[in-house]
Amino acid sequence: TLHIARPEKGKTLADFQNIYNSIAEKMKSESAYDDGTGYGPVLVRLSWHSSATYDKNDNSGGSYGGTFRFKKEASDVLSKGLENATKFLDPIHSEYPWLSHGDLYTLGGVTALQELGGPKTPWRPGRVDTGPETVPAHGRLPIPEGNASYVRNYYDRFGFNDQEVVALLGAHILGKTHLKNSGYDGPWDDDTNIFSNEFFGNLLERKWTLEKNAASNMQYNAKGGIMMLPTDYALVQDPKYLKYVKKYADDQDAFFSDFRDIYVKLLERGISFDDSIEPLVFKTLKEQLK
Ligand code: HEM
Ligand SMILES: CCOC(=O)c1cnc2ccccc2c1N
Repeated sequence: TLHIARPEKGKTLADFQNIYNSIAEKMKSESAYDDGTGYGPVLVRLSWHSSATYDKNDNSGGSYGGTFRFKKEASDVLSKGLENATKFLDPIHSEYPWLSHGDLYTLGGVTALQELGGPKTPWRPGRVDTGPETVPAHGRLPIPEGNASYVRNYYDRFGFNDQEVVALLGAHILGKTHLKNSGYDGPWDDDTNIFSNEFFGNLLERKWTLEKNAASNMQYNAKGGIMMLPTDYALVQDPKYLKYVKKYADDQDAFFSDFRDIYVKLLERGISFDDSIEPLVFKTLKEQLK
């Protein structure tokens, strides 16, 4: 499958900054969502799920076709909860109907990441919506019960190495699990809407107990209501992953720049961008205050 980027005609940085600002303002005005977590984390998760169907073996799936807009894809049980993110973005799509869904879902994640204090993340437009026949079959999303070899094998489908996998999973500093969505519970810690390298410090410094949760799923719990999925905890069970967990726990800047790089790589996986398509770097709302 060939995915050639074709940027929306005549649109400039200013046009896309307007969309960034619409999303960021809406995040601010709807900050009470999910007990005050806000929409940032679920928007980042949507950008990941819309890219997570990629398969390097035939270059199928990924963010290009915006196929998450189809119920066939969005109904995957492992995507439960993301209807909150697509509903949040529907009015943005109505306001900017010229923006493809692939560009909308990825720009939503980049906007959220930057507004939650994450790294400045270059973004390129040009994803083109494809039809329902291009929706990949369910079964391409990861399951939370996996161990380290499951995680390594899963990301091999993207061509990501151990360092990239550990950096990418650092996104789990954001947001929560919800029993009604995934059958996992917590964290009950309040600042899950600030991007940092703390996920790694949690893994290394806390005393973790493997427990059955209210949905009878096994998860790792620590004092203070923080938790880890089995796939999170795998990063300290595997010596090759553990090396990078320590690196990022000790070095915030290294985490921020490595996360930025692998997040961009994820959102653009499988897409051919012409060199004439300049990566755009958006200003945060705070940076635009007069
Ligand atoms: C081994 C791979 C992964 C697994 C098994 C996994 C699994 C999960 C699960 C079970 C949840 C809870 C959903 C809910 O109950 O609402 C979740 C939430 C989340 N995931 Fe992941 N995830 C993975 C990788 C990623 C990646 C690569 C990113 C982003 C780059 C990401 C971003 C998020 C975010 C931001 C949330 C919080 C969403 C919210 O607060 O509503 N995840 N993930
Ligand atoms: C307060 C620090 O939160 C964490 O260490 C943490 C760990 N795993 C997660 C897995 C899925 C979603 C959110 C997660 C999360 N917020």
